Amino acid sequence: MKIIHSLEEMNIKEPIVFAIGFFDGIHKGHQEILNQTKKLAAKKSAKSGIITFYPHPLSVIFPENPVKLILTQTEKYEILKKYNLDIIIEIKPDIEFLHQSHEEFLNKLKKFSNLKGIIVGENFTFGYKGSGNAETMKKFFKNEVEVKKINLIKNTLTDNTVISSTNIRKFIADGNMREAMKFLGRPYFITDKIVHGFKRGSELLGIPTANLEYGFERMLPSDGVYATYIEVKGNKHPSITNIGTNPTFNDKERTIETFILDFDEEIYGQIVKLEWIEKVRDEIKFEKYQDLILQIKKDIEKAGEILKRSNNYIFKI
Ligand SMILES: Cc1cc2nc3c(=O)[nH]c(=O)nc-3n(C[C@H](O)[C@H](O)[C@H](O)COP(=O)(O)O)c2cc1C
Ligand SMILES: Nc1ncnc2c1ncn2[C@@H]1O[C@H](COP(=O)(O)OP(=O)(O)O)[C@@H](O)[C@H]1O
Repeated sequence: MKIIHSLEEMNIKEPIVFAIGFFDGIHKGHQEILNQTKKLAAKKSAKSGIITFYPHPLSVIFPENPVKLILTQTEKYEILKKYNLDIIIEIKPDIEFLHQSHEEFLNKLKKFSNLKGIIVGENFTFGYKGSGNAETMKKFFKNEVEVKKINLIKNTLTDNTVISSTNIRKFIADGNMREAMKFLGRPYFITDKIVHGFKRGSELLGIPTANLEYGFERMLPSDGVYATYIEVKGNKHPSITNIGTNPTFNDKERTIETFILDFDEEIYGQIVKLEWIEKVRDEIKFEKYQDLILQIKKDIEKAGEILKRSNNYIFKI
């Protein structure tokens, strides 16, 4: 899976089929687009690839209010690996790119004489003020390139809500991990490094908590306590995670801290994968840290039960 950063760098000479989109979350709708891309590529004996963007176009237009992402770039590419795409074109959109007309963008694509197919979602738009969409593409390419529009997939399991990155971000922000899981087709996860905290976990509370270092672009769940799984050095363990500002200790920073059940190892510097299964409760300010200890012990028991009950959904990235 080769990653390049402009259409001009593309040097694949064989026939090729592209999916185009931002694909934040690679949720069930995106998964359908990627599967259809592979299928169309096979039908046309073509290579397969995606044209995607980073940063998010809306973050370029509104830099003061950047889109918080479900997946970091690294996580997105880890998931994409399993689709065995031949090439990823990751365009860095600047204002000039975003202000081009949809015809200008299509003319650039037309330069690839080996382009055989394009797959986009029903809500995909491109060009200045989103004037281009799947229909514009179909008209532009006529019969030269097969343009396929994938209809939005709805969550038939519950209320037919459209599966979209925006809806998933809302679920995560509300701590509704079960709904996020249904839309993503896997638990919401983060992959980050274990860093040092204040050492209160082992020294004061007797409950060590591994702190995950996260980036500013990451979409975060609402503050509170969650039943989670953590993958450390390739092994998956039940765990319980608190995200918040530790009001009991008047901390300033928002931290993500995980107590790993039946585990006793030093893991500073490790890159871990944390899967969020279900919210247990909101974060509370305790008057005495001794009360926090008692509550955490109850939380650990509850998380253990939740994880035992839930299907142990193993998802390897
Ligand atoms: C299961 C669990 C629940 C927690 N709940 C709260 C809480 O409700 N309020 C709070 O102030 N801190 C809570 N914490 C965070 C602790 O305050 C934090 O883990 C402790 O201060 C250790 O920090 P350190 O790793 O920086 O040493 C919780 C931690 C865990 C593991
Ligand atoms: N069961 C466990 N859960 C979480 N971390 C553990 C566990 N056992 C050992 N550790 C280690 O202890 C560290 C957390 O201890 P803690 O006193 O809270 O320190 P810090 O404040 O630096 O996070 C983790 O980063 C990890 O290296």
